[in-house]
Amino acid sequence: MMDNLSPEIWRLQAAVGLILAYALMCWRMYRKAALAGLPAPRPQPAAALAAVRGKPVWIIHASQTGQAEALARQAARALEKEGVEVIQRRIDQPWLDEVSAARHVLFVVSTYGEGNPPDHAISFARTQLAAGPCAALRGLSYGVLALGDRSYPQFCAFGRQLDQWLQQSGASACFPRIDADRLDALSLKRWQQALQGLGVHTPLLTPPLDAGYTEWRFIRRRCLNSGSPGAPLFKLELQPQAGLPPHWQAGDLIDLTPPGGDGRPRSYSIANLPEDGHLELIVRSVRRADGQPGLASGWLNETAWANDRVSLRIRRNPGFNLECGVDTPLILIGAGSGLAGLRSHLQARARAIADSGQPAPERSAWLIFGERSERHDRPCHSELEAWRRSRVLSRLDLTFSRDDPIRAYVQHALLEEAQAFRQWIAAGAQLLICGSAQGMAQGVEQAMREILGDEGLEQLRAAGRIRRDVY
Ligand SMILES: Cc1cc2nc3c(=O)[nH]c(=O)nc-3n(C[C@H](O)[C@H](O)[C@H](O)COP(=O)(O)O)c2cc1C
Repeated sequence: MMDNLSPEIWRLQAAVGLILAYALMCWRMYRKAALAGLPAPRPQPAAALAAVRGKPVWIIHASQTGQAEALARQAARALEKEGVEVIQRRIDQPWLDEVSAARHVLFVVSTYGEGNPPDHAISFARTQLAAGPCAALRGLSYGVLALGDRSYPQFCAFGRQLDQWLQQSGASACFPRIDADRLDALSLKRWQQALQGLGVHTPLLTPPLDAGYTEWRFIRRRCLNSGSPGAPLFKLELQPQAGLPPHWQAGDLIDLTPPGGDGRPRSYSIANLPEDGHLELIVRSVRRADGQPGLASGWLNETAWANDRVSLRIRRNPGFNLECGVDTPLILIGAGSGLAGLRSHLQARARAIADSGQPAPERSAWLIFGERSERHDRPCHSELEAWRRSRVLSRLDLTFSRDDPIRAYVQHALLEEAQAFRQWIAAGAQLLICGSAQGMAQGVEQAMREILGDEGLEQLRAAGRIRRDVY
């Protein structure tokens, strides 16, 4: 019978059979997905699908305390869920040479210090942004989510600078830059809408913030510098209202909303480790221009009574955490309340040495710490001396800025000890810097540049060997 069919009818039958077989295969795939509880694949025009597959979306972040990084990661997961290929990079990792193949490039960047980029992005800003327009970016489609805080004069400065550079380089924005003020809800909604425009259909449910606020209570305070010519410095103790303290690691921060305030949280470096069973802060009293005590420091250092409640949350601070073991020497530099962030690292080092069962290495930790007067400003003096005796601290250099005849800051001690500093760096030391951004951190940066040279300093920074918590 088949032999009697004309060749045209035979071809037609074969084609219909093929179409039916393809339809059956598609139906089976659809059923399999439905039975597995997966959403059925949305029909996509073949050309669009090929474009999406062939051209990934790039997401590049610059983050000091992890919020921009968390938002970038969240956006990447959301796009990947929709089948979009995503490439994620930190802004200081190589990306400029490859990015021309991107469909869109999204930047999530924060601003730190006084309108500066996050620490790991400083070299990028110095080399790339400062060099002017970049030909590799011409014709690129990009979007910027800038994180910042309007209470700083240079609101979202790094995000703005980056946006301008991208425009000058001939890239075009696929949505207007979003400037988020302390992750305000409206900006996050606009970010969500921008991602929808790129194909994200499911809402970004969980805000990528660290643990939410919980109730704590004030336990006690102790003045660390009675008689000082400077403002009082207090060590404070807080405990969760219920249960044990949550986990945190050396270098982390808290956000604290003082009772009766404007609802704006203030950040402080945590001065100890959770194994203590409570949380400690080292806080300097600040006075506003009208002579009134600062809201948060006033409450902590003057007003709070034992058992008063306060709402706080613990915040990761990747720019000031460490991953290294006891074999890596630490150089810790700070002044005043900056002792808080350094102390948590010294506690961690002391514990790590005790756990190793070995004596402290020859170069364990070197603390260079500055205060005002030797007589009155010796915060945590006996603890530091005990660490020196047990060799957790291999070196302790204290400088005092109000004592005659030698009035010195930490940067002066650093320059004086330039030779030893070079040796420690050559031995692989990791640097930790905590305290005021303007006075202390700038001076230290300049001294390090003098000792190591521009290139040496940039190399250290690029290797992630300079961690800072400066304010
Ligand atoms: C010490 C310090 C300095 C800051 N300086 C600025 C600033 O100059 N301009 C600004 O808009 N935001 C500033 N911020 C706010 C941060 O940009 C904002 O908290 C952001 O959400 C942090 O994102 P990240 O965790 O990704 O670094 C500063 C925050 C801190 C803790």
